[in-house]
Amino acid sequence: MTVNEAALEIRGLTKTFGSYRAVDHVDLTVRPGTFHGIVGPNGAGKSTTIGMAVGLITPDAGTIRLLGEDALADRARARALTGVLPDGLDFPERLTGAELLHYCAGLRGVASPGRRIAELIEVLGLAKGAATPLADCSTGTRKKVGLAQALLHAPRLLVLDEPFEAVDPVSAAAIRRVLRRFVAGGGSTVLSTHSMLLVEQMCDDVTVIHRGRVVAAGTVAEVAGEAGLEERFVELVGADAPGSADLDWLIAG
Ligand SMILES: Nc1ncnc2c1ncn2[C@@H]1O[C@H](COP(=O)(O)OP(=O)(O)OP(=O)(O)O)[C@@H](O)[C@H]1O
Repeated sequence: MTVNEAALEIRGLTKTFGSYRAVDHVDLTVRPGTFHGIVGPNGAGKSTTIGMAVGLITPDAGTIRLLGEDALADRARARALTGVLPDGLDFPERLTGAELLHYCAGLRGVASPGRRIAELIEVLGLAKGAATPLADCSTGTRKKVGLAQALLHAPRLLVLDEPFEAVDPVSAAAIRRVLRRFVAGGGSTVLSTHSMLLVEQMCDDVTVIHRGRVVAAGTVAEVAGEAGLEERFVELVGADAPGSADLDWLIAG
């Protein structure tokens, strides 16, 4: 990898489910050492794009380069370079958070993971969650355990699907601190979110996806323009805004 090699470079990525093209020739470049937000309305194709980028979904067409290496050609290497918080966390539910982390460390070949796991549990405020079977953990706690497992093997690229969904503000601040530490150390982070505020606060760059296509991309300042990101987003994707039925049957009396 050269110094300015993109952390993630996606070109022409395409996926069709049946006759529905969920992702349509998406290009996306994540600069090294940056936060990159992916935003778009429900069903836009964000999770499918992320799923392909990390090897969970096989693309129909397109290329994916991770730190300069062909991720589709060498899946094992791509997995080693990447930490993933997927959409929907399918855990072995009877394990505690700590047991899961030890199990993942084994799968990832992390030797003597005790200190890493203890530190992740501490910084993410997971002391109670780590001792509780995952089936009994709250959604936010599960999200934090998912983030801890994504970080455990010290990846170079983190790919996070809705990392702050269902997370309380104190935990969100802890997650932000951990992510900033990761990026300050040279890592790169891609996150999909519905929060324009979060993108404005955290991200360097943003890609807006609508109906499977990139409709805007650049630095957050470039894409947001004078109007601000929320307003710009509505301009870009607003044609799909819900209707305005009267709902008069909801009014009492
Ligand atoms: N396995 C699948 N089979 C069929 N259709 C799928 C499959 N996965 C996703 N889709 C469809 O592809 C489209 C894009 O879905 P995707 O989950 O990528 O959207 P998203 O932008 O992540 O949405 P959200 O913000 O609601 O999570 C949707 O219309 C979805 O129904």
